[in-house]
Amino acid sequence: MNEHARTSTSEQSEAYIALGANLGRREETLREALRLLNEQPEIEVLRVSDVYETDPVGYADQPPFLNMAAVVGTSMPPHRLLEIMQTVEDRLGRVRDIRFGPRTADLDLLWMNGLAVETTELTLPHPRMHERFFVLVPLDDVVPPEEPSGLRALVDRSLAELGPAAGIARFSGPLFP
Ligand SMILES: Nc1ncnc2c1ncn2[C@@H]1O[C@H](COP(=O)(O)OP(=O)(O)OP(=O)(O)O)[C@@H](O)[C@H]1O
Ligand SMILES: Nc1nc2c(c(=O)[nH]1)N=C(CO)CN2
Repeated sequence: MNEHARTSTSEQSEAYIALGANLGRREETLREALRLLNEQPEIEVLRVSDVYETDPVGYADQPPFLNMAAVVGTSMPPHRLLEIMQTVEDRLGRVRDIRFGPRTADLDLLWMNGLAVETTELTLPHPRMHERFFVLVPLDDVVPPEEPSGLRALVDRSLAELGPAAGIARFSGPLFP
């Protein structure tokens, strides 16, 4: 593990989260997910992307998703943040059944200060983020040019490697605040 990253997580850090929904009232679900995250005492939603409508990837026989990205400020360690994110999914009615299948709300932790984590519960950076337009295009909205831990370069490189974006269209502006 990168020692600088380890020490900086005990202070305030910026965590990048991907949100998706493809069942029920998708926009309302995303809005509520952001509200539930922000009402946590140790989490502050700092920036959010536009909302994108995206073709399902992985398991095709399901409705289109709405996807977006959020940056939150937190002093929590990443495993604790992931637990909170899973509580939010549960409160929004997520049923964990088909892998890559339909879901009321899906929250993935993408990146936290460039920290590398490899446990059964959590892998960071998110291992599939670099291959997914539905993650990279919203991230592109919220990662500043001077992001200090290398995420800007990862997003730029991944988008360049994937070529022209397909299966994704802007749906609405930011849902928060
Ligand atoms: N970076 C991460 N963000 C979210 N979950 C993670 C992460 N790394 C590992 N996991 C684990 O992955 C498990 C399955 O998550 P989930 O059901 O959301 O997967 P999925 O959304 O179907 O697929 P994908 O992970 O490709 O988006 C979770 O229980 C969680 O412990
Ligand atoms: N377009 C799109 N496809 C998906 C999504 C998602 O959020 N958007 N999430 C998945 C599970 O990780 C699988 N496939």
